[in-house]
Amino acid sequence: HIFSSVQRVETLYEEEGRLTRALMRYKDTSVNNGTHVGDKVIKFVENIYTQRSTVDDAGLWVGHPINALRLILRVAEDWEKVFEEIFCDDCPDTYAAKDLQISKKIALNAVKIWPTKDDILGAVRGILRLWRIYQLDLQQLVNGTVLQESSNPLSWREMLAIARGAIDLGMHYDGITWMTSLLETNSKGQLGSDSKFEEDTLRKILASAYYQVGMAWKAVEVLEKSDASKRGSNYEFYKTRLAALPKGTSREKLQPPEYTDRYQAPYEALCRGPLKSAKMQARLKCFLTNTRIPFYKIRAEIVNSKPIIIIYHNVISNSEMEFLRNEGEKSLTYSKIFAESGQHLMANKRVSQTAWLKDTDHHLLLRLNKRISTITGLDMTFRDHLSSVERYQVVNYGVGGEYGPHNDHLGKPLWGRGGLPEALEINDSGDRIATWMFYLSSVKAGGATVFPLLKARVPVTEGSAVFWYNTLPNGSTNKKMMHAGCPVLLGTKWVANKWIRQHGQVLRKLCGKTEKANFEIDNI
Ligand SMILES: O=C(O)CCC(=O)C(=O)O
Ligand SMILES: [Fe+2]
Repeated sequence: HIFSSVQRVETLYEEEGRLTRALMRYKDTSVNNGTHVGDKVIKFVENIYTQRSTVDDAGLWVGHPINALRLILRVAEDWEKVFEEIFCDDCPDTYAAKDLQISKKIALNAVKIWPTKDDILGAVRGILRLWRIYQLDLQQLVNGTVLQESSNPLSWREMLAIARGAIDLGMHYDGITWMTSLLETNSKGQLGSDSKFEEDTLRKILASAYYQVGMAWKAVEVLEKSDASKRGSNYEFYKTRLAALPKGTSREKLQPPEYTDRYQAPYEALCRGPLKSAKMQARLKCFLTNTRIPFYKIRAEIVNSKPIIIIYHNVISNSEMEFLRNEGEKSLTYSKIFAESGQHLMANKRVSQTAWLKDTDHHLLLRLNKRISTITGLDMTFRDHLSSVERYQVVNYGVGGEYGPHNDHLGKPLWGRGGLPEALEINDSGDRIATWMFYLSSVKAGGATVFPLLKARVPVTEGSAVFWYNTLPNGSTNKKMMHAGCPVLLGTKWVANKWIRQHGQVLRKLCGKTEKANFEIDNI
């Protein structure tokens, strides 16, 4: 799915450019030849052409979540209609039509899977997530503004896609709020004149959503704003249900959904900003750390002292990052997570695409391993069996993409097989003793890596890496290391994970002296 990687959305944007140029040629030659072209097609292509010509950086443009949704909607719905009209059975098989047909094939090849309704819903879910977690102002969003970054205001259709999408996704609170806002904006006449007549339809959708959350009185109230003849067949039904409610039933206001996961609220708060007290913050420090190479020092920043979480700055060059992004892009697929059942699953909790790069396939990766080893003191040898490390996992986040709270450890016994299907080389490598994660891009807003149980927060900084231990020195898992990747608000977030396994660290990291011992960073 395209929505799960902003990089894929950017590809879609570029391919839409190809289609736009082909459709322009089609329009021009058809007009010249006197072949019929529908007014809608002419209006559509001219409109897209003007809209696209105001964009000078495609990456920045798709990094704005409203633009991403706009593009996905346009391709999944509008372009489909254009194709249906031009490639109909008895349409003339002109050269220009064939040219467009070929452009479509090339575009499809580049984006792999054409966006569908699921992509629209995925982008809608992303925008609603951003709206909730970053407490964005609804009116600003409707105006196309996210923080300081503006885009064109939402069209009537785009707002409807969000409101209706929310209801389809079972997010009634969101759906009702957006639909109400849509009706208000509409009645103020802000969304263009051709939309007015649909109001009765909107009210029916809104009423149904209210009814579904048990607010029959609101359903009735909403429909009563329509003319009696346009209230639809459900109106009477809602009225009978309302009459059947026991007297004195309290008519509460619509409530936002409650969190089912107890870590969700602290996670979201930490995504919005730092939570450590000034006193705790003052104990953290920034310094130059030694490495295993004399005189090679790295700028390090402690974000949590016990257990240790540390940021290393400028540990990967631009060309190395570019290599990881490009090489990763070639094989990005929808991210999975390990489920309790021991299977890999796709999940709303992790909206991104990932690619695995094998260290021994590229010298550059081995060079990075050396660097990480030099800094952490851990063994980073990649082997075909009993490897000390996993392959590099390159990740690109989607529209409003996040990775909800989780732990990286696998709960595997030391040097033994767990129940999970894994790559051959790490089958017997034990648990993920530590995580090293490179930030391969900057984002304009959002996307921090946060540790809700420690109130630690790592902002996305291109060229930096974050490092922590997932286990205690005695080998047991450290649940406090629960962490998450916050939703990306503006921009494209790329990271590369390097999971370091227990095997291979025997001589480097001895067991703790006490049960309670924490790992410490060497050389501090
Ligand atoms: O992207 C992030 O900030 C965190 C990613 C992460 O925790 C993971 O991929 O395991
Ligand atoms: Fe993680």
